[in-house]
Amino acid sequence: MAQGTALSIRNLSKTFPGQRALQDFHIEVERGQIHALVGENGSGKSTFIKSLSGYHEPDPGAEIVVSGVKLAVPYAPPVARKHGIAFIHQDLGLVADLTVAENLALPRGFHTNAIGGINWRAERQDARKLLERFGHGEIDPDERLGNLPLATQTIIAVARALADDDEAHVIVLDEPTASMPHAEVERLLASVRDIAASGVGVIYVSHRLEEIFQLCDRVTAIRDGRNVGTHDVADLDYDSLVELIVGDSLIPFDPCDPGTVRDEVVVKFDGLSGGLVQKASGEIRAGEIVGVTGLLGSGSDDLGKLLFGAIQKRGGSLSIGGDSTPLKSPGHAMDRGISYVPGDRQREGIFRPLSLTDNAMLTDLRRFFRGGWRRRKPETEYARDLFQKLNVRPNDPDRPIYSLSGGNAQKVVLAKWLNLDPSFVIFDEPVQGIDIGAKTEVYNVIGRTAADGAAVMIVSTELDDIARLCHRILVMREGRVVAELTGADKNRARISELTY
Ligand SMILES: Nc1ncnc2c1ncn2[C@@H]1O[C@H](COP(=O)(O)OP(=O)(O)OP(=O)(O)O)[C@@H](O)[C@H]1O
Repeated sequence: MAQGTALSIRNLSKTFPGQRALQDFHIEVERGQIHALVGENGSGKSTFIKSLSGYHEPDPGAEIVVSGVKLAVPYAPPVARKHGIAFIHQDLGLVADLTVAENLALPRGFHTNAIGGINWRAERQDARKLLERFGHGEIDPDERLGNLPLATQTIIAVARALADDDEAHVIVLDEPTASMPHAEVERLLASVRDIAASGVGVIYVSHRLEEIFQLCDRVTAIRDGRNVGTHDVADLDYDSLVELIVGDSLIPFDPCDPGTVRDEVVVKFDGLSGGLVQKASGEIRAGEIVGVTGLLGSGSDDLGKLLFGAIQKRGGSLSIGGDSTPLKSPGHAMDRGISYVPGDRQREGIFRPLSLTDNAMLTDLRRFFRGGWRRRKPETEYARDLFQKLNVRPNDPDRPIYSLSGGNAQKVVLAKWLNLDPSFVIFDEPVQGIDIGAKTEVYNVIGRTAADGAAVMIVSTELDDIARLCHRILVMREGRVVAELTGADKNRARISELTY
């Protein structure tokens, strides 16, 4: 394996109008090393990645050296690629409707035959060779990409990014497991280990701290755009890593309060089927938080969507607030006081050009309409207050949402749905991509939503968290609710055992 320093960065700063997102940031990554980059939402991780890729022009004075070669900064993205720096973003940049081989061929162009048509045999062969090189000869080049699990898609994106580089030096993975089901994560981590073992330096960005301990050799924490410490992972434990990230010891979120559960049953479903859900039964009371969990394909995601009218029911009964009229659509569900906070917020949740206030108030424009006018000032103040409660940073209601970090944009989406004072709220993976500090805030907001009298359902694979946060947990397998856990049974080991 090649030895030495793969990447060395010094004095990297980046100033946006009115905001210094990176300040004298420095990091050094050895070949073969997996180096975690951790930090709260808005700490500067994406800005670092975009500056390294050539997408952002850093402030003058930055020094970037790749395997001993000093790059002339600023540079354009193709220069980073040419020097063997590859990036895997959360949006993998693959096309779901094309086959694996087609996706692999896209960036370099297709092989053509004598009459100018595409030489599919050569494409397939190339794809097979490349996948074998990455230890994944089992992936069928003719398979449609969209049919494959996310971990496999990520592996394909990695293979593609490193394909032409006999001399790949560095690969940056930006939260590759953020929307990946737990069961798939292990496969991806194994692949990342193989890539590092081949001599590439890996920068691994993740909010999932358990992955840092499982996978990484070294870790750098970023806070307010600065490197606040680089350590061997072996020298840290969970608490010291959290302290490094947030700069303080963290106050854990409040566990569920049995006192908030009232007698009134808000949601009742019996023998309910639709999507992957088969004959599920259960109920949720006012003030109660019910967790729903299961592996990918267990039906847990679909149960949330069924109760919001986003999937139509095939059979069984569902009553919400005593009303069993079928839910025709999500709009119909909203009219009946149901909110659904989606898991995939980047795609389903935000309107990029609009301001934070517009994004948050979109579901409730009527609140500040008087006499045909939208009353901006009280609306902005109201929104600011809402963002304050969720610690949205920066709390600047007029700013366009695209200028916020991913995690902070997610908090705005949460604000939007909670603002409706719903009687029943469904949260789909509410802390996905959210940092450890914000997680506490989000969970406490969920706790308060229940304490105010709403029935709450959380679809989540964060087992320790839901064990603490929920009054009850429904475990799903093959479309059915196979167990309902309360009290001492409500723990990670028991839940895990039941999901398989
Ligand atoms: N295009 C931009 N214009 C203005 N400010 C920006 C822009 N992009 C990022 N910022 C600001 O720079 C800071 C760092 O943001 P960045 O996206 O790098 O954070 P992050 O660590 O990647 O967060 P997350 O984990 O939430 O994705 C934030 O305060 C953000 O609002």
